[in-house]
Parts: sequence; C-alpha cells; structure tokens
Amino acid sequence: MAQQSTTTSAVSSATLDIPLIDFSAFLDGNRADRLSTSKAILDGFRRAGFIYLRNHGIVDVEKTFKHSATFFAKPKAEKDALAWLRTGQIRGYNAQGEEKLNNVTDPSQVIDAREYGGEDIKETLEIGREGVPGEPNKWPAGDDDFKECMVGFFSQCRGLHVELMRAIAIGFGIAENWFDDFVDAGDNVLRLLHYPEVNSNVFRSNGMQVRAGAHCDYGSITLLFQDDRGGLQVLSPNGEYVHATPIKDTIVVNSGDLLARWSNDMIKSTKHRVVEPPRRSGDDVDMIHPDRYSIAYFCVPNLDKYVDVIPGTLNASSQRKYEGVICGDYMAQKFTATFGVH
Ligand SMILES: O=C(O)CCC(=O)C(=O)O
Ligand SMILES: [Fe+2]
Repeated sequence: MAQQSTTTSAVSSATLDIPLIDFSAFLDGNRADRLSTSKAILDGFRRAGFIYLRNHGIVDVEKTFKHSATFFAKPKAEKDALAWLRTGQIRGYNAQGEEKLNNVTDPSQVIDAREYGGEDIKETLEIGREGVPGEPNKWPAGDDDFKECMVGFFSQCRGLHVELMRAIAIGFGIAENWFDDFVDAGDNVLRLLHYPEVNSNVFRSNGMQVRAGAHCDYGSITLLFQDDRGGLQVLSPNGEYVHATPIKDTIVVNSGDLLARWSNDMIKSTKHRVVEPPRRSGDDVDMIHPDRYSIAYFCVPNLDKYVDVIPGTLNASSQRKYEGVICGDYMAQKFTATFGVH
C-alpha cells in the first residue's frame, strides 16, 4: 500500500520551514509510523524550534476558547481580584497596559500609545497544577463550569506533553519512556491570553509596538492554540520574522530554553512575538483589529527533577555545554531575570 505522507509544510518561506505533522500517525500508528513521525517532530524542533500538529487528540479546544472569552469579558475589578501576586508559582490574572491602548481612535491619544510602546497589549490568566500545597489556583467566583473546563483541558494537554516527549525520545534513539518520570507530575502552566481590539494607528504611530514582545519560552515545550486572527511570528535563522499563520484544527508546538539546554543545543529555542495582524483584502488603512485569543500550555519537567544532558544528544563530535540543573531552580532563575522576583 502506498504510504501516505503525514508531514507537509505549515510555514514555508525562503528562510524558515515549519513542518505540519499528523500526530495520529504517532498515536495510532504502527512502529514504522511512530518512528517516522518522531523523526519529523525532532527534525522540526532542531531546524525551526517550531512544528504544527494536526490530529493531536485534544478535544476541548473550542469550549476552552469560549470560556476564555467569557472570563476576559468580566469587569476589571473581578479579574483584578485574581491578580497574580508574583510571590510564588505562576497563578492568576495578569493585566498589562492594555486599557490605554484599547480603541485609540483620537490622535491625541496616540501619544499615550507611544508612551506605552514597550508594553505588550495583552492580558492573561495563568493556571497551574491543582493541589500544590500553598499554591492554589485563582478561580473566578461562582463559575464552576470554568474551573471544570480548565482542569479538564489542563489534563488533556498534560497527556499530549507526555506523548510528545515520547516522540522526542524515539527521535533521539533512546527508550520511548525515558522522559516519563521527568514529566509525570505535570508541573505545567496553562495560560489564557487575550489581546484586546486595537486600532491600527497604534502600530503605525510606534513602529516598535507589538501585541507580545519577542521572547523564547523557558520550559521544555509549549503547546500553542491560536484563533484565526494571526500575528504570531517566528524568528528565522537569518534574523527575519516570519508569520506563523493560523491553520484550522492545528496547534503550534515550540521547543523552549530548557529543552535546548537539556539536548545540548541540538534542539532550538526560537524567538517569537505577536505583532499587528496581516491585512486582509478590503481592510482599511485605519481599522480596528478585533480581539485575538490564544491559549499557551507551557510544559516543564517536574520541578524537583535534576535535568542533565539527554543521552543520545552527546556524541564523539559534540562537547557537553551545560551542567545539570534542578528544573525548579532553573525556572526560578528565569523568572527572577524577567520579573525581578521569585
Ligand atoms: O499568543 C501567541 O500566539 C503567543 C503567546 C506566547 O508566545 C507566550 O505566551 O509565550
Ligand atoms: Fe511564547
């Protein structure tokens, strides 16, 4: 029987190729399918630091987006009551300079936009693993459906994280379950993101303005669900940002700093950002870009694990680049560098 190709191209520019991989070939396939899918996944992380997946097995995406939109539509005071206090793990609501930039139509207000040029135009809600002593999640009051949906979605994503680490292990030619003990706690973070509607003149008046500034993710891998608005860009090896255009029913998965380190830099952690969405035909120069919603699920090894170089990533020609590190210490260092606090 002719073999059906399970890998095509999601993004193909002169400088960056991001593969689009059918993950059902891994989840339901035979040994050969699992091997070829694993190799395609690892290859994407090595070349681009990004892949797209379809048939990923996460079923509640639409429902979770709906709950996210309902949450962000709540009055500011209700959201502020859930503010992330930045004293421990990441849990809670994070408002940024979005209000001032919302609906800037009057030229005198554009000055405000310029002053806020360094700020992302976004708000987020972070949800961690349930049941961590002293680190409760912050749930909106009186909305049990929201909590149930998010806990369920968290657990679906957690399952995909385990499967993807198995694929990476197979790709590296080590035991399929090599990462299992590293990821079984599920110390991951689910982040709902809302980029409020914004007038195009905000971007025009400040060429540096973005919806989310350029960054690498810190952990092992990130599962990123985006709506159809666009604006996510990925840095190509020769320094150009390339649009990671939304593709229906797919998720974007990128490898982060800790996985790069863990793999002795065989895997890349690639910068990305969210900018003004590309124009659609018929759009006016002066227009309001509608809200954009995305959901990121940041995966990390169990925080208490010692993360040392993955076997199979060192060979005769490559020298060990990094010492081992406790995952929780590494993450805390990253957050201290970013926010000045633990
Ligand atoms: O909203 C997006 O598409 C990207 C978000 C992101 O990169 C992040 O939160 O780390
Ligand atoms: Fe990111």
